Amino acid sequence: MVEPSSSPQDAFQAETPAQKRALSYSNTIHQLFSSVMEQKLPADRIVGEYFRVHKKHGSKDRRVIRESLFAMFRWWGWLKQIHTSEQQDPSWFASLAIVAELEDHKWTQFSDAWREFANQAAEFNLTPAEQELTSLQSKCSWLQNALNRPSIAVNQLVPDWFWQVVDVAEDKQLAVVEAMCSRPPIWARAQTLNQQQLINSLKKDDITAVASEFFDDALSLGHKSINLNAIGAYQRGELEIQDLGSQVIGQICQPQADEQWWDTCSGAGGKTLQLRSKMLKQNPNATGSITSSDIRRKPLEELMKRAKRAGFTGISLAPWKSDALPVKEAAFDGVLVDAPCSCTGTWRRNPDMRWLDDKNVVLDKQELQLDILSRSAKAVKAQGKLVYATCSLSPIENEQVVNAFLAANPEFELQTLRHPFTQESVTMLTVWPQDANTDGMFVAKMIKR
Ligand SMILES: C[S@@+](CC[C@H](N)C(=O)[O-])C[C@H]1O[C@@H](n2cnc3c(N)ncnc32)[C@H](O)[C@@H]1O
Repeated sequence: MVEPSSSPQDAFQAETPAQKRALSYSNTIHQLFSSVMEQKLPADRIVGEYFRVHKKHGSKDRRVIRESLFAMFRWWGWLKQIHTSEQQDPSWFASLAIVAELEDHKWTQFSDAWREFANQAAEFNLTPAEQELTSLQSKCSWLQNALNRPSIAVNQLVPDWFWQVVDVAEDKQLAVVEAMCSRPPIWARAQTLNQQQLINSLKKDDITAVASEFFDDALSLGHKSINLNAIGAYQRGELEIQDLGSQVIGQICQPQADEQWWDTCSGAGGKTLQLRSKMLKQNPNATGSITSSDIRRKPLEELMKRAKRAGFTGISLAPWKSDALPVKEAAFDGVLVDAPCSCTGTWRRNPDMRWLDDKNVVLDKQELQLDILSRSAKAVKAQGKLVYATCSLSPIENEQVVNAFLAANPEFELQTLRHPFTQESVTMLTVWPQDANTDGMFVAKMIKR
């Protein structure tokens, strides 16, 4: 447990041990929240560093701190209307009590204490919800009443500029926000085993995995955080963590066992490994291969470690060192461009990013995306495939980039795709988080005539 700072102790009379701990947690959460907002660094990173230094926190402390902090960001669009100071004042305690209610946190002795501290100020008179708040609408109504603020509305939970850069009909906005305000499960991909073998293997480590209804190599590991390094299946490369939305990309690529693929923005290789796994599952002696590139060297090293863990050969590196193509022209059956983007599709897992970024995060990458796609396209053979993907939900980074590319490169033609979750026929496929409880993604597949 962290030491409480003197300021909240002085201001609020903590009498019981639970109240004292609640103050101490509040202090830590406030410190972390302020660091994220001031330094504009991802909450995951700030929390990770904090726990590395402050080893005295037990697993329960970590859970209360981490989940309350992330919940603060998830509901910040509402909370920022009441907590306008930078102090641990009653409105901060009210915010802590509110998120515990909205997310049905089970540490009621602490949330009760936060509510009592908040209610020391005349403006608050918070009471627990009378029934469980299951839908986003019920959460919104409860808060409107609890704070006596009828102006609180669902679409405030994402920044205003979000609606300017995504194209969501008004009647679908609720579903988008509802998904954004809940956590998706941890999705894994069966890499060297089949789905059932992996489920059995995980059972030995007391992990209950559930097969995805959509892909025969995908499974959900639920919502509890997992120490991957302690799991045998992970150590042996039998599984990789990969969001189900992200897995759509490899499904759309559909690499054949004898094909040559180039993953132009491979990062640490989430998609490279998926593509290679698909080839090897078709044929353990697959003659095809994957070349992986990135402008950053470190992730490529990580990719090779992951490939080694899985026992995969047939993957080689070709780092981008300049604008020149790091591979041969017209040499690949398939080229995947998983382009750098705003990552708005991953806001469910990183709720802080919606308050740290601004509209420019979506606007300022279009030129780079088109440039990478255009340069990468030179490596596609005749009749070869070119797949463009992002984890953005904005047409500015998605459809507009693909359309600009097609206008300048008429030898490429869009393919019709079946949306794996909704079964719609589309040429530009957006995975919305609410479709199948995933992150958001975009993918389009072109063929070179
Ligand atoms: C969306 S991430 C890739 C994620 C990765 N494909 C995966 O599945 O794990 C985009 C990657 O593009 C890389 N990148 C950024 N600018 C680039 C450029 N100009 N050329 C090539 N790669 C670039 C980034 O370093 C980052 O690793």
